[in-house]
Amino acid sequence: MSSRGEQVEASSSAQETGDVSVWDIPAGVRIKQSVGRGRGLFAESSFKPGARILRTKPIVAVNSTKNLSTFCSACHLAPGDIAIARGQRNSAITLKRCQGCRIVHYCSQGCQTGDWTFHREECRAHKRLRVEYAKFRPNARLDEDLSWIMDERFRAVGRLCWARKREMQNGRDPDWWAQIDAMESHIDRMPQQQIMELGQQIQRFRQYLSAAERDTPGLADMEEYGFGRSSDLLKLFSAFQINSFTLSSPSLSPIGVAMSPIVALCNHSCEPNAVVVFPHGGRDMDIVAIRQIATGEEILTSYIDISLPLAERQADLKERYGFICDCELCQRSRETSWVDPRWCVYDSSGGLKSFEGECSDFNDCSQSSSSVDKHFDSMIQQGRAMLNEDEAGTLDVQQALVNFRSLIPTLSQKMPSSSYPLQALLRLQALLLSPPRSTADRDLAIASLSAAFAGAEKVYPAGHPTLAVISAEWCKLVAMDSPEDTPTDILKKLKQAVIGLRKTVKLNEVGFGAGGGIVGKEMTELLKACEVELSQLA
Ligand SMILES: C[S@@+](CC[C@H](N)C(=O)[O-])C[C@H]1O[C@@H](n2cnc3c(N)ncnc32)[C@H](O)[C@@H]1O
Repeated sequence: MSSRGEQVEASSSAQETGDVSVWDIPAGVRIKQSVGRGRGLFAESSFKPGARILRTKPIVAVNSTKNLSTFCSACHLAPGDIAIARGQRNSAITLKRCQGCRIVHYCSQGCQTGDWTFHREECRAHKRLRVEYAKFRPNARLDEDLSWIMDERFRAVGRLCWARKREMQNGRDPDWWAQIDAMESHIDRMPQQQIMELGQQIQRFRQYLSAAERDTPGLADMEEYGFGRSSDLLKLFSAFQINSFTLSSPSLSPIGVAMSPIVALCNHSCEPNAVVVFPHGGRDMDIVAIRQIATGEEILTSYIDISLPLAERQADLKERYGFICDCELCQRSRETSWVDPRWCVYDSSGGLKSFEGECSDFNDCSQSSSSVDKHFDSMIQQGRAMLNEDEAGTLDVQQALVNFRSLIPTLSQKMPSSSYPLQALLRLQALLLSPPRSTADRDLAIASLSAAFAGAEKVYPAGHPTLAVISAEWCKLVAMDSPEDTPTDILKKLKQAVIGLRKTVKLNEVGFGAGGGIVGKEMTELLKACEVELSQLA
């Protein structure tokens, strides 16, 4: 949480960029005004694909509620990844629960001790709120019912507020707070309705803060936390919404939220030249170049999933970040002559045409044209609903696997695997089938991932880490033996696995930077094991 407070000489662009002296700017990048986008991060030297542009520690990172018991709250890794990172693949690592709040979990004494500075008040607050909740719900199973816990956004801001208050007891705001203060906020243009909703949530948040101090939580006095006006807290939450990142596992699963003011200076493009990743867990976040970046070029990352079609990308960006993207991909996608692989179907001659059947406005899908194939439309809607349920953690896995058996073949007949939502559904099917319980399940998962990878190659830039992750998932399944495999099958699959793994190791080196992170380490080890096995069989 501390800032090294490196003072950067104020340049002539200081007026445009704000007070640049607050930023802890690493070598290789500089802050400059970006036309139409506010401040941005620019390359001071050139970067090759796979080069790490910067590594920093998030100023705060927390797991989402559903990941509090499955990922360590300090290193933000799951047991399987911890075992790979420690080189103990076959040892069973268990997470231990904090005995105070009985909510957060840690993988080691070191992680627990290291996190205590940030968890101390949070621990007390949870302990007291648990007691309060139990008074109203005496029958609640409090270790399973986590509905009384603040969501990750509030827990993250809570950690920041407590840390600020602690340091302010020394008489002044901590240095790192100046970076938070300098982050862009959209409070001035937030609709009244949203301000009112946020205001209500903030009341609950103040009770949460005060629970760290009092047995009967009231409303925390925000002046004690350095907030002079009530709008200051609204501004902080608006800034957090715009500037925070999805905390992801080394294989890109979303697991929580993280914030780094310097990384947040990157502006967005749907055709990014760099990515933000956590290749070794949530302690460090890296910006990695995924294509050649020239000196002076702006470093652009993507805030959203770039495999989504134009309408959905624009809706996500508008809702959360308040801007309309005008990047080259969005411009191309608006041209009627261009067929976007994300949103197309087969034409009668087997070629591709833009998909115009379903409504193009994702927020109002009652607008479907009358001439469309209603059955196909409903399949697309069903697929989208399943993706949303998966994201919300409400998907019925068994039912989904049954539905996929008709849904995926129907969609595949009409659209290529690059098209939305087929690509995402293919990946989800493979994920739900893993680890496979039968040879048939394994083979279906392999086929789904092959199709998903072919589609992903058309919608992600060549060095994107998503390609590395899909490829890694495929390799793990191909390298897996089944009792039904004949010796010929085993040999054939091993050869396929070795070819796939060599490619995957390279993809990881670009998408996650040198070494490829934990996924890269796992793939390198698997490659060695498969090569040895192959040499013994050959
Ligand atoms: C995480 S901040 C990026 C840094 C920001 N430009 C600043 O000055 O602090 C995100 C905000 O930057 C602006 N922004 C980022 N990418 C943009 C783009 N491609 N077009 C327009 N505005 C963009 C939007 O206001 C967005 O909410």
